[in-house]
Amino acid sequence: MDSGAELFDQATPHGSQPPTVPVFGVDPYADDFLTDPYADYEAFRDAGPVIRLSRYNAYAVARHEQVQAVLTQPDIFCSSAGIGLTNFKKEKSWRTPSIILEADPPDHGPKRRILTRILSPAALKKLREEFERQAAFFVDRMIEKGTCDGIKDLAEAYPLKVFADAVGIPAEGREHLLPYGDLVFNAFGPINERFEKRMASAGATMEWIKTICSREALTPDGFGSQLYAAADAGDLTEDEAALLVRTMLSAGLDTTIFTLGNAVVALARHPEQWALLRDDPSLARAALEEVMRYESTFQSFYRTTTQPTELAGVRIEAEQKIWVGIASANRDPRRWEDPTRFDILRRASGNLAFGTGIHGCVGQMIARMEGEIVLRTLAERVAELVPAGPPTIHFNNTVRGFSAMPLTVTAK
Ligand SMILES: O=C(O)c1ccc(-n2ccnc2)cc1
Repeated sequence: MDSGAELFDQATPHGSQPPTVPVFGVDPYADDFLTDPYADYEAFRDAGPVIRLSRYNAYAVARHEQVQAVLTQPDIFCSSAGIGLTNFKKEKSWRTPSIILEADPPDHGPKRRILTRILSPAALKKLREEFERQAAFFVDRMIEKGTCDGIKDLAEAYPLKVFADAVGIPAEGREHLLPYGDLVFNAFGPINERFEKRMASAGATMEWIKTICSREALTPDGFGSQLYAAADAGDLTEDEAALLVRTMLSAGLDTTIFTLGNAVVALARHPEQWALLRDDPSLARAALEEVMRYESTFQSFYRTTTQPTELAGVRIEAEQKIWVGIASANRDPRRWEDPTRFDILRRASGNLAFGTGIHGCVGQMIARMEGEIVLRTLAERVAELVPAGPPTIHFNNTVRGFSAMPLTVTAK
């Protein structure tokens, strides 16, 4: 297939044979690209280990091997210049930069350790029973309705209840959380019209977020209060505690919501896979892992080179933005057998849906717990999960998922 790639000669001072970097003029943020990005990702991978996206003046890695290489060399491919296209060293960020996601060593480590402690296996064990009770509530309600929406009635509703409760957010005002998450994830791409449109109507949302991250707004026993306890212990300043509450609200909702939605859509569209899970609910964890490989919610983001470097024989100058294709890597045939097949029996662990290296998702255990509980509860209580219409894609620069999935659900 004509990949549309011309070749981008790199001037090499010593006259050695310059490896040519294939150039793509495609817009990976256009609606038609996002509707089905996988053929384009394949063209990116097949063109070479490093390519160039000329529309955004960025290099790009789309193969599993190079994505892994970039994410595991934070000293060369850094995060403190922002993980979107905005280079924080040259332009102001739309919000105060994250002190964990948009930070590099040595600042990054101590903050990460505080979140790791708060999100520990012991802490999650205490939440499991409530998370299971809520999953049963939402699934039973879907069964009562018979015809329902897998996104509104489950994928969105569940994390907005259990995770917002776990952080200690009051019940009122939670309608701001999805619009805020949409801004956050759009900003991990270009500051384009999609971002600007959402930003134009986000005044009240920005105000609510600022208020809700303050000490007095949070319930006494949630993750948020534990962050302020870390401030009282001198491990964080008051402002850093507020920023880490913001981190939890930025990171912990859209991601799990879209992943649950992708799971419901994939299972409804692959009835033989649904039947395997329904007949053996203990497959829930493996099924979730395969959903994250097959339809990675977090599709792509950026790193910025801190120095001239070479990647797979391609020289890259300093201060260059590198597009990191997580979802593409998770369908790379160089790493996965028959990658376009949704197969919940495959070994999907080792996929890059949660990233890898020092910035690997610090919330991946609670995300997996939410996903496994919801899929197991569906498998235990639902006999048939049948599409009652097409899903509606939600367009965002970074996360890919659905805003609606009409379903007919019958009880086991
Ligand atoms: O610190 C923040 O604001 C922040 C941190 C992490 C994420 N994230 C993205 C995907 N998984 C997590 C988003 C926002």
